[in-house]
Amino acid sequence: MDVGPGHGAGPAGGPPCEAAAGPAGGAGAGMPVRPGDRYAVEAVRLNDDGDGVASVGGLTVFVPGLLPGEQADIEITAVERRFARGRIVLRRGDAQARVAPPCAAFGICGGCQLQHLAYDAQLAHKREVVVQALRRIARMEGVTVHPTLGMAAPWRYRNQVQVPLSFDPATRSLTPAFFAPGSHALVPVPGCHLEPVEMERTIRAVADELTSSLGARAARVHHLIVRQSFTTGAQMVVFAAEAEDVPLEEVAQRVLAIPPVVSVARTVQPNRHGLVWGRTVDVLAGDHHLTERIGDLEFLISPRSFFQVNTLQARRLYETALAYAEVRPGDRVLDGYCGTGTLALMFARRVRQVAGIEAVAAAVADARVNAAHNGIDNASFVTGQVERVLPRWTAEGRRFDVVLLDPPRRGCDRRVLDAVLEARPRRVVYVSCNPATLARDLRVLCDGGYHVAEVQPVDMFPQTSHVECCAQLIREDGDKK
Ligand SMILES: C[S@@+](CC[C@H](N)C(=O)[O-])C[C@H]1O[C@@H](n2cnc3c(N)ncnc32)[C@H](O)[C@@H]1O
Repeated sequence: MDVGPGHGAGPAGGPPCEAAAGPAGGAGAGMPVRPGDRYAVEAVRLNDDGDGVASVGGLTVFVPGLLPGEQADIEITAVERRFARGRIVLRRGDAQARVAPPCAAFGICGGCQLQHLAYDAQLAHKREVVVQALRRIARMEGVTVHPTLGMAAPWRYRNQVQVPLSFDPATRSLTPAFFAPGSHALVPVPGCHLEPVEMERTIRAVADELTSSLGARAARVHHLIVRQSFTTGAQMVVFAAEAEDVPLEEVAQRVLAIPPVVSVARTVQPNRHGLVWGRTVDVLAGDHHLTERIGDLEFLISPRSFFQVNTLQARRLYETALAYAEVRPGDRVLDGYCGTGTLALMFARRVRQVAGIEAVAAAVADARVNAAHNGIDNASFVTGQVERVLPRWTAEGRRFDVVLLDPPRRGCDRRVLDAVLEARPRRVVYVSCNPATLARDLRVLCDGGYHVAEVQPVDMFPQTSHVECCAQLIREDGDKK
């Protein structure tokens, strides 16, 4: 049932819009909020996921698509213990920061959360997420959090995409698609505004090539992974097939003829609704890697190598880390969670020694290849968990002047932070993709003798709610050992 005009958009926590929603006095009078109830609300801010935050009788309600200052009639879709979720039934007016999302799939595909928000407002929101996490979780007031470093052109920045393929048995054709939220249903999509146009073109051309070469057997290729070098423009295409017997060798040769593809590979993953990558990857045609430049370094990227998805902003993030580390030529630097060694190698030419620790053996192999490729011989990499390796090293008396931490979303294990405090580096530079775990870990380091000098958010993922930032920590007792 639609909430028609005449119901009036009340202030935050206004009365239910429907008579059926309960007695006068609304949810605030002790009435439980139930799925299906309708209320008039106003969003007061955005939460970390980019949803509007409203209130119904004191209960927080998250409403995707509603911007601060906007009023709407909403329907409750789920009720949790301490909050509820709602969907907009009728929005009344636009916030000044509202813009028209260019993508027809926005709000359905789930990949982007902020396309409806002007880019400068996205940047301000991301900075605020960091400030609030420091305040609420780290109990830190007044830390210098700089304005978020944004992109001049915040679209088509991804250097890698994974696209599910939908097979239409009627036309026997493959189409690029996305998964409808919370289901395995595939929704065909003409393209994605976060991928370069050349990538969009290649994805369509490869889907057509699979269709014409394989007929009904094309249905057994469930994903395409496409990577593009922002330095050379060259592309790599990886087919994710259900089984090894899908005959992809000849198709690979034809895909290699589609410019700017220079490499075609295959991975076999029988579970088409779960994972994309299988255990192995075979290069079927062309080169075994792409090359990408960041600063004065060249990186070889093989099909499975980890590489930050936004090449232009990765450079700015790494340059911030370099500036915050304030390294000296004689320094020994630790790169915890080093991935394929990008940060470690950026540091290597400026210091005496860099040691990287990374859990994934293939990433460590890439890091070593890239060190050799760039003629760097003072960087070493070990496979292992930072929480196991670093405490052992510090117990053995190994010390670092600068420690870089760039953990996954869950942040650092407590053993890592304790070992860092034991190693007493002059500077700690913490790169984080999750302000909440960053704040938690900064509190531990500050209780152990450091202070947060400044934090720089860098927008690695425009149009999405993801927040990346880099924090500089300085040891309180300066350079004294
Ligand atoms: C956010 S990425 C950072 C990669 C790298 N700094 C870069 O910018 O390319 C985090 C990395 O930590 C690794 N990792 C996750 N848990 C780990 C652990 N407990 N010990 C060591 N490495 C871990 C992941 O495999 C991943 O490569």
